[in-house]
Amino acid sequence: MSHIPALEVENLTKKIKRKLIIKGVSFTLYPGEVFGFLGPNGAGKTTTIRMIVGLISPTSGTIKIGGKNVRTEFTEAMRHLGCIVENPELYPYLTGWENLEHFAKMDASIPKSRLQEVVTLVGLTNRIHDRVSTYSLGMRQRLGIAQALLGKPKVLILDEPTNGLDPAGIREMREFIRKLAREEKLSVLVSSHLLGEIQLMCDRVAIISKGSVIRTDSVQNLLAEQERVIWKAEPLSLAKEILENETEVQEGLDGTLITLYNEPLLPEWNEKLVQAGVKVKEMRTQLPSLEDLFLEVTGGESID
Ligand SMILES: Nc1ncnc2c1ncn2[C@@H]1O[C@H](COP(=O)(O)OP(=O)(O)OP(=O)(O)O)[C@@H](O)[C@H]1O
Repeated sequence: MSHIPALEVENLTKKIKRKLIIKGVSFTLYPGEVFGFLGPNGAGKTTTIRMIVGLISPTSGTIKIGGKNVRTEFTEAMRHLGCIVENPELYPYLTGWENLEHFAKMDASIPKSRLQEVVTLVGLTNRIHDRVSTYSLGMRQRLGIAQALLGKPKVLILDEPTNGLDPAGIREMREFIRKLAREEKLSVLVSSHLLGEIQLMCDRVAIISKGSVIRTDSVQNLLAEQERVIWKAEPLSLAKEILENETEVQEGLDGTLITLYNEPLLPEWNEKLVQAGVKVKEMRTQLPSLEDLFLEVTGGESID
């Protein structure tokens, strides 16, 4: 992975009607990575994205796209950006191809050959000469992405890209986004309030809550940090008593005990149990769901 950032957001704030909605958000996207912007409804994802794409201006802070400052080098910055913020604007009575031709006409720097390239990229070759009114929602989304890719951007921004898609459509979109990042070296910023989706699609994630980014890390690191150990032991109450002297213990619903994963101390805990006459029948590690993790890092704010 190259380390020249494709998108840099630094200390971004936004005040709306004297209220601070975005409170100093920073994050960086590198080429070829899918970056998740995760937070519950109202956390500030859309407002942040609207500033990045230049629809509203920040109160303070800096945004650079492909190294170009959105405030001072707007046109150059936008040249590196493709985005679909709300639904893609498409003409239903034109074919997919005619839609692309229409948008390509608005930008003289797009060569005719690029149309076929983006159609292939989004996998719409077989249906591109059909009217958009006959397309499924997933196909419309992909045509929208094809349009966003016409100018060969470095960064693609997708606000809740799987909204409204059925499970098969969601899976297809997820794989498609990963493929774009890999094959085109495109950085993709995906906003979502769906944890499972971010987990499966993104390399890294920023967790946003009440206008602030509270954590940024790889999905893997975030999960590993909260790894738990599940204990099956008899008698359970004695095992609980002994473990509680060492660490925080929760009782599982199925007669198990749950502690956080603490590798260097695990054999010691196990030995203490055995010495006290507890039979340790099973000891296994488990990754938390991203949902548990979210509750943990936000200190209890849930996500739908
Ligand atoms: N124009 C506005 N006037 C007043 N408040 C606003 C305005 N725009 C956004 N907000 C408030 O800012 C907060 C963040 O909204 P935003 O839409 O960015 O959140 P979000 O994370 O994208 O959630 P959603 O997924 O629901 O869009 C919300 O509390 C919202 O009510």
